[in-house]
Amino acid sequence: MNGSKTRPSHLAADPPGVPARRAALRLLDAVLRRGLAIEQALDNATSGLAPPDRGLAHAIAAEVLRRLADLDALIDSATRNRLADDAKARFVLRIALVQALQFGTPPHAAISTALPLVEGGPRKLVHGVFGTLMRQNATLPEHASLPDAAYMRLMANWGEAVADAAAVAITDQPPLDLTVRGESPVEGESLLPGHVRVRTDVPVQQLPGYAEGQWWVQDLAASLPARLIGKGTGRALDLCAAPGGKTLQLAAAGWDVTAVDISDSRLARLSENLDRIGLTASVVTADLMKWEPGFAADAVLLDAPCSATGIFRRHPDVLHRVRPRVIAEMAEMQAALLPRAAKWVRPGGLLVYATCSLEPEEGEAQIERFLSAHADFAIDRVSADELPAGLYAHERGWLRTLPGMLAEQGGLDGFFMVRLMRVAGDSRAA
Ligand SMILES: C[S@@+](CC[C@H](N)C(=O)[O-])C[C@H]1O[C@@H](n2cnc3c(N)ncnc32)[C@H](O)[C@@H]1O
Repeated sequence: MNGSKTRPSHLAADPPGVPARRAALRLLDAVLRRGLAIEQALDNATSGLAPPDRGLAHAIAAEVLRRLADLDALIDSATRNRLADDAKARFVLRIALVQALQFGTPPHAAISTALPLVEGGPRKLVHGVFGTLMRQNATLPEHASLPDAAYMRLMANWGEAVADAAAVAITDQPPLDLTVRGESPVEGESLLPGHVRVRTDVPVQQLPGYAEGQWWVQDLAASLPARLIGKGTGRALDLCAAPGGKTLQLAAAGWDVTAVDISDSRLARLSENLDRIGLTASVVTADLMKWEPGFAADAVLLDAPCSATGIFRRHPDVLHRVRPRVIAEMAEMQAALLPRAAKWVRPGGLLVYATCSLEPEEGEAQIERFLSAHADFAIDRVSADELPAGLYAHERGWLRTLPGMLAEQGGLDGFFMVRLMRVAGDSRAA
């Protein structure tokens, strides 16, 4: 890249190391003050940065979000007058402290690359608080503390043990799960056929078999909904399909897949993934609230848009920005999408509904309401032999994965999934 041509003016005056921290500050501002997801803010916040600096900015912001409550407790312990939650000085201290305490960055480098971000603000105060904490050999607790609202919601829905397990789970980077076609070229622990769990810092593109398309990255829990559909040669609809982990599974299982999503950019990634793995599917950009398939499918997978609170280990921003209003909006969207997906299933066909959410409003409650209005659908129970050892279906026949499950093997994302069968009636597909 020609740096001088593309370098945005706001980076021009920054000494080396500062632009990545400035980008981290913008990411944190986007999540904590504007309620955006890190992924949504990433391109804007890191524009003009080389990939390593972009990666560093992302890593700093994500680690601050994992450790926010604990970093703030340290900052508060060293300030006479409490800094406002949204004070620039607090943001800058979080950025400097997380590097010194979590990344092993030498303290002088952590503070000298962060101080320019204070700009017209209280540089002396930031420098003083940081210095005090370093002299005290401040450390973060072994396990992260979750934001209060997230902890309370987990407690109310699933109990204290699950809420505490979530705090443990967010402390460390989760392992890398691969869904593998054939023999795995990567060594690791396999918790199900076609699954390998790897603990590595090597970028995924450099792991053996990536270029050859022998596997793709997919959390173990995220791989279960398509497994519930299993192998088949008929027509499958993958609804809300992008970036396509489940499309790949369905295509690899033999289905003639139509993958539909509203997002062009996410579908571009889906098509790249199909190409890399050497699989095919019909790819459709459409709003499922308007689109009609024109055929009755043998199997439909609806991986509905959701609050994504179940993937907090890799996306810690969800714990800070998902509020009851977001959950209610998502639940409303799911309640509109589910009956549409259902009418595209042929009699005797399967419908799998899944969300990567820990909120019962987006899982159990959706299905109870759907079943009370759709007598032609019944739950087809998930059986133990479809699941990794140690996971069990709920007595109602669906699967709920939660923090703390399979903890000794490295855990898994929080998901809700259910397999329904259309037992009677006509498909009203156009
Ligand atoms: C949970 S993600 C899907 C993940 C995907 N199934 C996978 O395994 O890679 C939800 C998807 O729903 C899509 N979406 C949201 N609203 C939609 C709508 N009205 N019509 C079609 N797709 C929609 C989003 O673009 C997003 O890609």
